[in-house]
Amino acid sequence: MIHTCGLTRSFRAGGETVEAVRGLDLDVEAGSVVAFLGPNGAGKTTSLRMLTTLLPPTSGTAVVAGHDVLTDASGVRHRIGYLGQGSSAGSTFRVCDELVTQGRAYGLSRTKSRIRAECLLAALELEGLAKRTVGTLSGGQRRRLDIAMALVHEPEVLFLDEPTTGLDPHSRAHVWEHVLRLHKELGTTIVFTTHYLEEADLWARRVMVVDHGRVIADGSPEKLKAGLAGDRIILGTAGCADAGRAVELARALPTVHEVTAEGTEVRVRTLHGDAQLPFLLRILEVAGVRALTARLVRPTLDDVFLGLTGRTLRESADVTAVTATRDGV
Ligand SMILES: Nc1ncnc2c1ncn2[C@@H]1O[C@H](COP(=O)(O)OP(=O)(O)OP(=O)(O)O)[C@@H](O)[C@H]1O
Repeated sequence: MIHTCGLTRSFRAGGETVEAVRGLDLDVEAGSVVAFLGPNGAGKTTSLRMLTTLLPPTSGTAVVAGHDVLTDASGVRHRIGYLGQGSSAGSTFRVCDELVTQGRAYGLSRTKSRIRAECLLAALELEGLAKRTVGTLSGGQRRRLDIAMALVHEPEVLFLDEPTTGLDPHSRAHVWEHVLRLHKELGTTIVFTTHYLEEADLWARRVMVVDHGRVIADGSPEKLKAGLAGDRIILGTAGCADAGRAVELARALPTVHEVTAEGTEVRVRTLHGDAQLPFLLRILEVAGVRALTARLVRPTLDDVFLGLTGRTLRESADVTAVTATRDGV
């Protein structure tokens, strides 16, 4: 559905060249949900703007939904929906009129535009707001209207640039619930950017971690976390001698990547932590090492970013983590 090769984009700013995207090679299958995750200035928006034909690449090629972004921008635009960081709806217009106008702009007949508008208002739970002006909507309602506008022409690919930034956790969960239901029902390919680790972790099947214009890791959240971070077992031992002995025993286990100790606390980084924890405790017991507490800590995508860059995404992005969960609480 999306294929890019060596895509780059640089800008001239303040007498200097900023290399915003430094060689994006991408293959996205139809029906995927892909997240670009990275700190401020990593190149996420610039990548999306090139894929949506809003910005010409400096070099490289990109084909989206079978059409080249440079030689057939119109072909691409007819097949994609784009939700930018700002709202595209005019605040003084009525919600239903904005949707119909958007449909008309995409070449739909008046009747088809009205049908699509009604259908999307229902799908995104905006029916009760159809006659309100856009300016009177809440942030979450407005974002859902933006998504409806991006979907009016039934695009094959939906690009969402930070779809939930600035929304409260409840509205975020609500927006995602709708986007993913539409994805499930229509098979729409979704590419989104986010600062929110939890959104990438929960909703994307593939995460591309971006830093300084390059993709530095690419895979499912599970694979990235298992491969690049691993689980952590944190043991509280009865004394420093016990901790020292626990370090030796843990290091001998085949799935363990790293073991460190600080005072009486021992930290073990390992694959399959849930299986390793009882096994490790048995070994310690047999060896007479006294472990008083044991905790299993699952890795986050922030651990992946930290492992790759030495920085945390939370520090880099300076944003509050989203607390949305799969069931929207
Ligand atoms: N029009 C422009 N002129 C000059 N520099 C730009 C322009 N657009 C983007 N940049 C620079 O390119 C780099 C990548 O910006 P981009 O907006 O793609 O990052 P991002 O990952 O989307 O960041 P954010 O998460 O803050 O939206 C940044 O250093 C930015 O300052």
